[in-house]
Amino acid sequence: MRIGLFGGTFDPIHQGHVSMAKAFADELQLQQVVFIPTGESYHKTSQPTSAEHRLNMVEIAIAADERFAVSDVDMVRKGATYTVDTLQILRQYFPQDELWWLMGMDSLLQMHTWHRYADIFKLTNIAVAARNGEKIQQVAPKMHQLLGDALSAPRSSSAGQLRLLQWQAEDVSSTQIRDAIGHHQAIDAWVGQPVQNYIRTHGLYR
Ligand SMILES: Nc1ncnc2c1ncn2[C@@H]1O[C@H](COP(=O)(O)OP(=O)(O)OP(=O)(O)O)[C@@H](O)[C@H]1O
Ligand SMILES: O=C(O)c1ccc[n+]([C@@H]2O[C@H](COP(=O)([O-])O)[C@@H](O)[C@H]2O)c1
Repeated sequence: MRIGLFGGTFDPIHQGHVSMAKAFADELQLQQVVFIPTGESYHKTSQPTSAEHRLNMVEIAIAADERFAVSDVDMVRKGATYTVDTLQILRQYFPQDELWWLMGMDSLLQMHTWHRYADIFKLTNIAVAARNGEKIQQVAPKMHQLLGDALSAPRSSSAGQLRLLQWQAEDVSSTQIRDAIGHHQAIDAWVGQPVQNYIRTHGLYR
């Protein structure tokens, strides 16, 4: 199987996440995309909304696409949830499968700060979507060799490849949405009605 793994804070999930996942699923012909809301975001300065609310919003937002699913693998672990550990756990369930960790270009440009980042390439392929005009050339020098090797890795291997998604970046972020809600502004352009209803019912981001 070809499986996409999409880790994120999703605070809240927005149109940029969903359309990016669809574009990855189409281009890479993924049979499934598993959204993985973060547990303890050790790298964030402020802690996000409870993982339970974030997972519920993901579930609501992805309901229409039968390729999409959500996992609590990063929510049920205690302490900092490093992606390398997440992948090691998931590999036990998908030992031979072609795994694709999905991310925006802003994440790739920060990846040199991730725990055991080089080992991540041994566990999964990585697919990157454009965001905010950031370019792969801006990646940290210590990543150059690793990314060069991954870009030229043989297609169709279960791990070790890097692909850049051809798509029109969507200019939206969760920060923008939280700010808009805080200022009583409309978020219709970025968040569907069912997730908006959830946010309203639970009084989030006020
Ligand atoms: N509009 C977008 N275009 C491309 N990638 C995106 C977009 N929004 C989020 N991503 C990617 O999705 C993943 C999860 O993002 P995250 O849940 O942190 O959303 P965010 O909008 O960046 O949130 P925040 O504004 O709170 O930082 C990251 O890899 C990020 O790069
Ligand atoms: O493993 C790490 O050190 C690491 C550092 C920063 C981010 N990540 C992962 O990257 C994904 C996107 O994170 P974020 O903060 O952009 O929503 C999410 O799955 C995080 O767990 C992972």
